[in-house]
Amino acid sequence: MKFAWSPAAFSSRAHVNSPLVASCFQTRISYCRSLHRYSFISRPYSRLVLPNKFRMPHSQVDLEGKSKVLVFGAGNFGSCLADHLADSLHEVYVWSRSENIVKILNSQHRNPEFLTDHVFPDGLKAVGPEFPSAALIQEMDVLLFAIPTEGVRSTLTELRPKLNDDDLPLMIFVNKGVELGTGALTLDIIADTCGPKIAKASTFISGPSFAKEIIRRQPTSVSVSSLSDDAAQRACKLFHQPWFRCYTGDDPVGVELAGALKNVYAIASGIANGLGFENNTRAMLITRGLAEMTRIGTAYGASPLTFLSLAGVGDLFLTCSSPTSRNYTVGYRLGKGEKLNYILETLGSVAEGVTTTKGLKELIDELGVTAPLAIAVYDVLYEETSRNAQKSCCLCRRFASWICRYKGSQRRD
Ligand SMILES: NC(=O)c1ccc[n+]([C@@H]2O[C@H](COP(=O)([O-])OP(=O)(O)OC[C@H]3O[C@@H](n4cnc5c(N)ncnc54)[C@H](O)[C@@H]3O)[C@@H](O)[C@H]2O)c1
Ligand SMILES: O=P(O)(O)OC[C@H](O)CO
Repeated sequence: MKFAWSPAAFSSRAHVNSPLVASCFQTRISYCRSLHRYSFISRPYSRLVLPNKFRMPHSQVDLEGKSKVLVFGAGNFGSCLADHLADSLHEVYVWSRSENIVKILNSQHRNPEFLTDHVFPDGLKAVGPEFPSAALIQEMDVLLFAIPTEGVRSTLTELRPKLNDDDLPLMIFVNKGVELGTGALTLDIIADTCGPKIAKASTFISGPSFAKEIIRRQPTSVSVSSLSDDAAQRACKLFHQPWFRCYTGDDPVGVELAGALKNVYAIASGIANGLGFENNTRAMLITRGLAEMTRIGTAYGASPLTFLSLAGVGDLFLTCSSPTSRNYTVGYRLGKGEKLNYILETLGSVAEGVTTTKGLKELIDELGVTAPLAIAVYDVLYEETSRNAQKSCCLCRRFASWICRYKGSQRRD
């Protein structure tokens, strides 16, 4: 039977996620229910009927479900998601700290620094460079944070007094990192700055999703996770489009860890490729990286199944295999002998894996888990660099010899 994917068909199917009854992941029963949830993940994309020029005709948009959204961050991902939501006729504002970005986005519908070839929808409005006012914030149904993890604490601290506690917006986070210095996940940062009630209803979106491809309406799927099932469903509905599918879950810690950790293994994969290793080595790094991520995640209290989801193996595979990834690119350039500081100065965009590797090292020590790949990346980025800042190629060669001596295959998965 031929199945034409229409928005209606999607909305009746993509939201049929059965809720997990158990609150966290202690019992086998809850794992089995999760498995049931993943059973519909294999829908055939080959049958996807993409609208002309990958844009959805506005007449097909459900105007009743229209939301007011404020996106924090007009970098690659913030701009891309603002575009996606504005194109779905939500009322979208995007905050940038750059006066020039605000000016050009509003006057020419272009972002002069990120995704520069793209023309943004007329309805998208940029605000800034001052922090958005309490009046604007309190008008919003949704606040979407697309800023690097290092900026989340300061942004939320500034935001908190501007929120109306009697009418809180849905808060969605898409950053993929661990905070430097504290090793905190974003869920912890939210709890610290906004309190546990807001943290519990916060929602995390993660998965294989290059901004450059979403903006061209390439079929993309992500994990959407929250401790509040209602919040996850709302976020899912907000983002859902025929080319952008959302799979809800209730393991935000696992989703966050997966998103942050895959960046570290992407750096490893890039280093290996920059050194001249090819496909076998990359497959080894992806597979052993997945085992390592899962070990760290479960020691932290996350569900192992989350690491088999889009946010886990999906994003790991994407980021470890493509030069579009900034983290992979950092690794690749290190492997080619460039210095880390120079790479970061010239990358033009954030590679969260670099700071996450440092936070992760603290976490690994604290949890006492075996994570040789992550430690090797840490050594390349920090230990050896500080000892021998001039010769990053030496330390990469040591990484290479380490890969060759890697004892992963002698361990149990
Ligand atoms: N680019 C992607 O394809 C992609 C996909 C999925 C997730 N992400 C994640 O989204 C987050 C943002 O990534 P990006 O690609 O947009 O990065 P980017 O470097 O392109 O843009 C970052 C934006 O955040 C702003 N910013 C930086 N520090 C800030 C601070 N302290 N306070 C407020 N704003 C600050 C910058 O001005 C910029 O507008 C990262 O955590 C990244 O891992 C990115
Ligand atoms: O460019 P990267 O390495 O930050 O990866 C971007 C996204 O996380 C891919 O899903």
